Amino acid sequence: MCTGGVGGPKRQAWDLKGKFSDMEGKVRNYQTKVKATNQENEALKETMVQSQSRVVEMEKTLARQKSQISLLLEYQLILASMPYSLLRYHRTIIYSSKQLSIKKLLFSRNPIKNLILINFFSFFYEKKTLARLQVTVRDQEEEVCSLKDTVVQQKDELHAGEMDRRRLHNDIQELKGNIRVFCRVRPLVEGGLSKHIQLAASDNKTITLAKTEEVRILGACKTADTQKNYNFNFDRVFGPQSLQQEVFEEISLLVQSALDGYNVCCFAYGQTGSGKTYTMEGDECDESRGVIPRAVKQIFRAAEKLGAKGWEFTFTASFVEIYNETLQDLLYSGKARKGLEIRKSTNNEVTITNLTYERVCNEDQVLGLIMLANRNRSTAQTAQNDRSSRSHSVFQLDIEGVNVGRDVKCKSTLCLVDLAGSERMLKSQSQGERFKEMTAINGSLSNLGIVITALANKESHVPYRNSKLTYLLQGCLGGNSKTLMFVNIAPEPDSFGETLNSLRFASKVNDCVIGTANANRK
Ligand SMILES: Nc1ncnc2c1ncn2[C@@H]1O[C@H](COP(=O)(O)OP(=O)(O)OP(=O)(O)O)[C@@H](O)[C@H]1O
Repeated sequence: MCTGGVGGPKRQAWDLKGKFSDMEGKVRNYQTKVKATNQENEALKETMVQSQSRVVEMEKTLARQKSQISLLLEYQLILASMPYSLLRYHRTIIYSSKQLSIKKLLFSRNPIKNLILINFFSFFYEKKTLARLQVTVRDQEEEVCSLKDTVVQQKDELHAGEMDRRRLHNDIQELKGNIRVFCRVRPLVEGGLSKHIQLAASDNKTITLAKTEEVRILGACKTADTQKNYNFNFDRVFGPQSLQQEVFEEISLLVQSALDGYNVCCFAYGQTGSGKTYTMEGDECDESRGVIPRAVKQIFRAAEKLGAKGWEFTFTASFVEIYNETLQDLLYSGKARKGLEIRKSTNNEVTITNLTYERVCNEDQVLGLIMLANRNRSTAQTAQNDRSSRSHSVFQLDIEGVNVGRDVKCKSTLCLVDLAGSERMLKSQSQGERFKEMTAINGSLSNLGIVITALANKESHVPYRNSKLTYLLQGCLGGNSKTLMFVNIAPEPDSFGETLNSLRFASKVNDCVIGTANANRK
């Protein structure tokens, strides 16, 4: 029998039923195949979806890894660029965190024991820090000690230098002489130069007074002019053009001696109107200030500088007027003070009872006192016409210095005196009060000359007590002091006689050599 199925015998043309059945078989076959293919297809689709999601995931992982790698690379770069110390610091942090974890672990196991352990660690650490600090402190203490030694050494050197300076300064002063005389010629009121006063152009130590006299020529009825010269030499002669500053420069070294423990006395001698007050006090205007304000300024400035070398000074000022052999306190503004007496203590210190002794700390205070003294002096002057010309004014600054560190003390007095006019009045012209004044002035001024001469001749008795002036100046004249005299001269021709007298007096003083001064130092 013939079948039309697959692989079966070929059907007969008429066998339609067989053929149909074969066809149905074939369709079923195909359907089964399609079904299997579809199933396979579905499985493949699922596999593809799974693969795709795996691809996505893998891509994500890759991206993550890529970013991690780039992060690592960056980190590596940073690490490489980090300085070594930072790296060490980093390691320390790691080490510390490790230590911390160990401590935490220990602590979690036995809190009390480990608390002790932690304390021990911090104690150990602090002990180490302390030891380090102690070493630093010791080093610094050693450094401070050596610096202190240097300071002490430098202070010693400074003190030795200061003592050397004082000694040399004194040597210079001694070479110049303990009594020096400066001559100062006042300018003419109308200006120009006086013919009878000649100053040597070559040096500034000589002054010549020239007198022209008419003499009758013997045997003839003629007269002729002859010139008589009087020559004088002094330590320094200041002409009419000399400035206050120039004059002070010459005596500033002497003023310095007062701070070094030497008594210093500076007085101006000359006839009325010759420039004594101008030289000693000067005018208000700065460049016209005289010796007293300049000396005061110098003293306070120098004292301040010596302060850096361990010296401390105390200053006491007084201002006295001697008129008709009576003392007046110029720092007292009330009615004339009574009971002013000169006293000499056992240690040869001269003081005045009832006198105002004013403690002063600076230049301005002293200048204030000088102004007060001038006011008080002019009040007295109005009462007695032109009294200031006929009285001596004595400004004294007592100086006491102490250098505690060196156990050295010094004591001295700076004495600045504007003397009364030295002119001699004709006895016939002076009567009553004037005669009394004249006698007092002449007496005290001539006694000043006598005292200086007695000191120069080293006489056993020096008549200090013969006048109030010399009694008061006793401490500042003589062996233990340095003295400077200004002889002021008026240039007018009619003052010739007085000028000659003044120069003769000054010349006598200039010839005196007073013994070596010793500093009042303990
Ligand atoms: N070197 C000088 N340069 C300029 N003027 C001067 C100089 N010396 C003195 N005089 C002036 O001369 C005048 C008299 O001087 P001063 O009063 O100082 O004299 P004196 O000697 O002190 O007089 P007295 O004895 O009356 O006090 C004053 O007007 C003063 O200013």
